[in-house]
Amino acid sequence: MKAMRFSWKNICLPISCINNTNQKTTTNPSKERLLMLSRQTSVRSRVYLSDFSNSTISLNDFSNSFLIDIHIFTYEELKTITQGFSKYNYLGEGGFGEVYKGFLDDSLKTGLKAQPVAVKALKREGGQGHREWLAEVVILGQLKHPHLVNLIGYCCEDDHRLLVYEYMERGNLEEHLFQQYGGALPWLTRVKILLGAAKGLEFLHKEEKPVIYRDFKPSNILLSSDYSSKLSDFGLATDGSEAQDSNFTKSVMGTEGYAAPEYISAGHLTTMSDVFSFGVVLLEMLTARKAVEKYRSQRARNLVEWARPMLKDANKIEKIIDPSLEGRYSFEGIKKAAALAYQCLSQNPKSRPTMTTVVKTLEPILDLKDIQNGPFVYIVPVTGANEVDDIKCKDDVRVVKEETEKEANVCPRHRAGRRKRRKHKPMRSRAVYSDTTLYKSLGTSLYSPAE
Ligand SMILES: Nc1ncnc2c1ncn2[C@@H]1O[C@H](COP(=O)(O)OP(=O)(O)OP(=O)(O)O)[C@@H](O)[C@H]1O
Repeated sequence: MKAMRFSWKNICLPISCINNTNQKTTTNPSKERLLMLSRQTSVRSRVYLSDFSNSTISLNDFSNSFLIDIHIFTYEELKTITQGFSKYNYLGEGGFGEVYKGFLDDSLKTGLKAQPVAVKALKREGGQGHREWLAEVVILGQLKHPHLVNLIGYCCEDDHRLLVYEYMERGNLEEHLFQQYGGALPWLTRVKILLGAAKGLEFLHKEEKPVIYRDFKPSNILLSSDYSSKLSDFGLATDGSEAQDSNFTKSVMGTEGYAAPEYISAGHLTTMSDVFSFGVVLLEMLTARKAVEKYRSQRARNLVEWARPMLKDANKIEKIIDPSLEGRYSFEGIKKAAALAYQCLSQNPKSRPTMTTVVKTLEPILDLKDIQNGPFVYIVPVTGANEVDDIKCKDDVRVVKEETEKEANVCPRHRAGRRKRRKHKPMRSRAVYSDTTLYKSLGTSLYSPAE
């Protein structure tokens, strides 16, 4: 089915997006609707995406009454903090749009905490883009957790749609796992990252109406300086309120190689779809191979098909483990992780563990330290007072530490890596396609013109 496209003008824009939104506007908020919604939300815990599609609430009312600590920025303000979206601040590009580093402080707005931020600018096109932007604001604006990236604010002005997040010093997991510019990630660091991401998913799934993340993959797992992980990119997430919408249920979206088989073949989306995707990332962490590697033989192209049969055989596991780990791991821990991956990747969603079980299984693996330990060199980014300078010459000053906390010199390999990160990345398609029943259709009537 061919994707339908809408222009910005066609889609239902909240009143506050049409006006300049430097201030939260107080003009014409629909008091009745707001009252009705707050009555409803006193019995339920949050506002859902569907409240926007059936016009129960406007973004303006929502941000005045329901958002937790979210700032509304003008386009000019975000231009200023990113130095005019300068190439020196460029962090990368994904399906949503380009991302730039910026720096906030109270010279921009009183009360703003001084901190580096990542500013994501939506490419100006269509209803699906707006749906993704709105999903981020609605979900991350209301749900706060140590393992979800913190949404600091947004801009919704004329055609501009931007999001402002806390800045994550080490970028995303994909760069660390597959580009390995800081050396191979040690096994226990991988477990720590997986555990954090698992806790993020567990939190989403435990909501009264579970949030299904729908796009779990390494590029959506961001890392802080101490390798604590946070989920980002909630554009495809659904808060459970859209389940009855036919346009939503017939859309199959995500990234090739990570989506669960029942979702691909029948559009059947549950929290267990996220568990399957988690299994794929766990397998990637074990093997340092990507979910899909098109250059490989037919048999080995799809990681799950190739590796899953070997996960239960102790003799075969070591053959598929990332060779760059050079045996520096607890085999006991590896076996447990492999068995967990096997379960998560079950064809039958009912046979997969919940994310709570995943967390409980991973936690003790962190204690299995019987590793032949070599020094792991990692880089502590310089933050704080010199942050603005750091934006301009962020690759020039780095402090290197060993895991033993010994200080050492700047790591040239890492510097090269940071440069690499700034390079313009090719666009990656977000839609999943297959030869059979898989297709992408845009969320249409949800965001169709207001009557
Ligand atoms: N909060 C953040 N802090 C630091 N870097 C970030 C942040 N958010 C995104 N980035 C970086 O910006 C780049 C683009 O990220 P984005 O999330 O838009 O796309 P992606 O996840 O790489 O791809 P896709 O859209 O296909 O999932 C990546 O290099 C990512 O690491």
